[in-house]
Amino acid sequence: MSDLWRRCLERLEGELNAEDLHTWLMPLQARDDTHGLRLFAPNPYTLDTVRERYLARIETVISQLTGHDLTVRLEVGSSAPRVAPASKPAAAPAPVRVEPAVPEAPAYTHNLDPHYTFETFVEGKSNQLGKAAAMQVAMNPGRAYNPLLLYGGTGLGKTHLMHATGNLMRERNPDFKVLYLRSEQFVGSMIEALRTKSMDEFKRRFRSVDALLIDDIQFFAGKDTTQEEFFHTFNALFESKQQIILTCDRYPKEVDKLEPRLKSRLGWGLSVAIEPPDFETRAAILLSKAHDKGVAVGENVAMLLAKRIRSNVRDLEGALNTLAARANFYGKPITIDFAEETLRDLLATHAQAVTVPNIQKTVADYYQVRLQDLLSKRRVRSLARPRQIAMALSKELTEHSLPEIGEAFGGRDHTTVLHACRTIKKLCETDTRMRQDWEQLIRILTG
Ligand SMILES: Nc1ncnc2c1ncn2[C@@H]1O[C@H](COP(=O)(O)OP(=O)(O)OP(=O)(O)O)[C@@H](O)[C@H]1O
Repeated sequence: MSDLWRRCLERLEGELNAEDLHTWLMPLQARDDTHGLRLFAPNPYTLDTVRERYLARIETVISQLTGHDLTVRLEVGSSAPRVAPASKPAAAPAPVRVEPAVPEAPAYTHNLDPHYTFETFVEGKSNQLGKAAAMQVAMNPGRAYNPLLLYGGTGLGKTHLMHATGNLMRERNPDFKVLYLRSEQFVGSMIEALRTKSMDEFKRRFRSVDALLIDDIQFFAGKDTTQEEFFHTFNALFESKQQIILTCDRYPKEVDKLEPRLKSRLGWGLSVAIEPPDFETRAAILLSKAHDKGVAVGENVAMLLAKRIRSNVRDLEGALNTLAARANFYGKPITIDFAEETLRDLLATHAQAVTVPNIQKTVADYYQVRLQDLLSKRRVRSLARPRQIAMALSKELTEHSLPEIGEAFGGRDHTTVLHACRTIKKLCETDTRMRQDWEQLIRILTG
């Protein structure tokens, strides 16, 4: 059965990058079992990650390889059968440690995706600053802005920009050593280094690069050892003018359980928000993606999708992929009717996508106040008015009741929400500025 795991790894080697494979799957030990395959993770953290990210795929590959639906059981421990305490270690059967079917990851891999370049990145108002800053950094690494931190919601192009920066740095100077990692990989490598007592090697590896790119650092929250180590890596890189580029799903000061000294370091360079793209940019991204993938999509279809799918670019791209696959399968062109028919369920989900949290975030961004302040009990006017608008929008655009809305705004009474709705309605009738804000917010929220 260990042979089965080896074959599974070989298959996955073609799908995953070397770093992921090395960090998460190679440390697993495998053992045959009457019901299927048992995989042993070296620690609970690896177990959780494998379960969350790879288990479903492993199960599919195993059933493809065997032709049966075998169970894959994941647990923490070692594949070596338990040995009675009295027996001599030498008498114990050797652990069935599966030898890696793939070569060890080379000492240096940049992990950059060559498709994510500035050329394939569509610029719009929402990402203009981020793109300009990233290009500056690529042209002048370690000196323009250090660190460069790109933050914003999911699927808005932060990773794309980060790779584009790394790719341009390498294009300008092929000897320039760039290392891209997701935060989980940094944590995984560190745990592995602690386990194998190779922290020196770990430190050397991260400090020997010219540019270190770490994605989604909100993942460091609450992981004290990781933050400590990252803090030292950061200082070492910063002092020798090596470039650091980071992304985060929100402004790092708002990430709970991120150490204050780390937050302060992150503020040393430039932090740029990547906002959700507006309608025109969404349509342009879609046409550009379709062009790159060789999918024939007309402007009318691009506009339909861009209008209806406002959440993020990843969802937009997912819709395009679905359309392309179906059109290919049925041998049909992608017309408006075909798109509406094929994506009916998806488009319906997005039509209902205006939620109270969505409204709260949009209003906070619009008035440039912090989300937590908007939801707080503070009564200063600069917060009270945006809060009332967010409440009134929640009533206008969602099906929630007044008490439910009150609850979502830090447990307020339904009469407070009612008062907010009446106040805003009246203001919209008398105050042009307020009416413009209201209409603009509705446009942003409903596309
Ligand atoms: N302006 C853009 N031009 C072209 N493609 C874009 C743009 N913005 C996003 N994309 C595409 O959308 C997809 C998701 O983007 P990306 O992975 O960079 O998001 P992200 O902000 O890093 O999200 P997460 O925080 O979830 O990792 C990618 O395929 C990316 O190429």
